[in-house]
Amino acid sequence: MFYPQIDQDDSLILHTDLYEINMMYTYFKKGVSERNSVFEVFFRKEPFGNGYAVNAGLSHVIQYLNNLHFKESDLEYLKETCGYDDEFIDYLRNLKLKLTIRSAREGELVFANEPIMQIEGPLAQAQLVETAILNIINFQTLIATKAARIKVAVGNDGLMEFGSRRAQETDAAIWGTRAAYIGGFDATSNVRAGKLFNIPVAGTHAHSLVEAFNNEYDAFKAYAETHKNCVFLVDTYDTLRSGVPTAIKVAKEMGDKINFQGVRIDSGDMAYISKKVRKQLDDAGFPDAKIYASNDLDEKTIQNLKMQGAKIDVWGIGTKLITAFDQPALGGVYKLVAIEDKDGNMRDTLKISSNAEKVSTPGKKQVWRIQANSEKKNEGDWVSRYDEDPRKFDALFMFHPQYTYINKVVTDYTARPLLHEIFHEGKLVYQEPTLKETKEFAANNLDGLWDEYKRSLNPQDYPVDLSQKLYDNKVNLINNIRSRIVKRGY
Ligand SMILES: Nc1ncnc2c1ncn2[C@@H]1O[C@H](COP(=O)(O)OP(=O)(O)OP(=O)(O)O)[C@@H](O)[C@H]1O
Ligand SMILES: O=P(O)(O)OC[C@H]1O[C@H](OP(=O)(O)OP(=O)(O)O)[C@H](O)[C@@H]1O
Ligand SMILES: O=C(O)c1cccnc1
Repeated sequence: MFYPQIDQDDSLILHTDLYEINMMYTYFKKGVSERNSVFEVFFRKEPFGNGYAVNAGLSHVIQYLNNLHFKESDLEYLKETCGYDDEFIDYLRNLKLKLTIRSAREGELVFANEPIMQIEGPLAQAQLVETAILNIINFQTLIATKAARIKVAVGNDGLMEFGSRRAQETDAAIWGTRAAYIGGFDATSNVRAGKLFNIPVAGTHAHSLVEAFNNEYDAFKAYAETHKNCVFLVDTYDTLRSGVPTAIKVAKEMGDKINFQGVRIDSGDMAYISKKVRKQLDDAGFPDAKIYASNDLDEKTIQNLKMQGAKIDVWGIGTKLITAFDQPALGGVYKLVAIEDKDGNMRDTLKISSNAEKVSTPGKKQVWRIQANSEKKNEGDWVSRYDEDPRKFDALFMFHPQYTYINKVVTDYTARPLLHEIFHEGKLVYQEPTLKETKEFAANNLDGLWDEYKRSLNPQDYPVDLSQKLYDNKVNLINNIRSRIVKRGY
């Protein structure tokens, strides 16, 4: 039996690509597995053509790292399948997390080409955790960003997450729901996500209820007699001729015995129908009853429906949110930026590419959010060497990392570091905020962005600039590597 084994295997330690363990083996055999290393996570382009991304996934990463140990069955499997020797298997058995992890908080707005997480510590350990960290951050940041785009489209309307039936399996449904909540959704239909994460749960009913009772009156009445809060799904047969009039009839009959919250429409021309439904509800004396809409909605359809004057108060979004329909993956990467050499000194590392934007930036870094004190809006992010602190300067020179002639001097600013220590040498030192606080944090962060970066279509590029020291170090390292290759050929 295969499934029960999956259920019992709650550790994600083998949730890694084989090549990570193969590299660990080489590091171990060559005596460099404990050398200090620094890896950083970043992505090269904001998803969906958006001007920013909403960072999410840290909570799951913490859970993963807190539970990181090889079980005997894992070791047996590695020994039998990959043929690792006893010495290495023993090393894995005794492996204790010693990594120091720094990360942007969940709900932080993050941008292309800046580190959003930094993993420092023994080379072999930092290598092992690459796959799971990328898996978690890439998915959750993607969904939180999609959710934020949808939130911008709906404004102050209600926003419900309906995606579980269409998500890429169960984990994606619940972690995706959590990310959607951070990005701006108000509630979820997934009861387990509600229980696990304390997200408000909400729901209406399906067409099957109407079909089961064979007519709308009996179905709505039965539902009303068994529930206080009622939203009736009115499009099973004929929304305007039968669904809404029947919902109104039942609401009137039940009076104060129920809280008639409104009706849901799930098909047809939502602009035309919602306007007619609004009139029917108002004329019947239910001006506060809300119109819920669902059916393959996303931010583009919502914007268009609003343009058409649709009278929709609450939006239920499933498939296109939870599957990140128009961009199924965020391309976050995990790159080595510094490594201890045999003399115990840290050496910055670099990956060169013929594409200028793909040349990594060497060295352990910090990211600073620079906000103008006058307007309380961000001037951009300033990526520095880890030991630089722009809070000590009176003026900050900010320049584009490729087109250095695009530059400015900023004075009277506040600089806030984005990377916070989460684990210190394997020990969790970060007190996680509540999910509600994280959601509020995300919403407040958006207030710091000029509208030019927030629009969903063709937003301006947000400045992610390098400090002079970081830039000079990068240029020097590129030149050194190039001249070494010319001289030595490798
Ligand atoms: N007025 C409108 N303007 C733009 N898009 C709309 C409008 N009304 C509905 N839509 C969207 O158009 C798509 C229509 O989907 P579809 O062709 O499946 O029609 P349907 O009415 O849902 O039919 P079915 O009864 O099979 O569910 C959905 O994504 C829906 O959200
Ligand atoms: O359209 P989405 O954004 O994915 O939102 C979720 C969908 O799931 C339900 O439809 P489904 O046909 O599965 O069931 P039902 O209509 O029978 O309730 C619901 O009515 C939504 O249309
Ligand atoms: O509660 C609802 O209306 C609902 C829940 C899941 C999917 N579609 C609709």
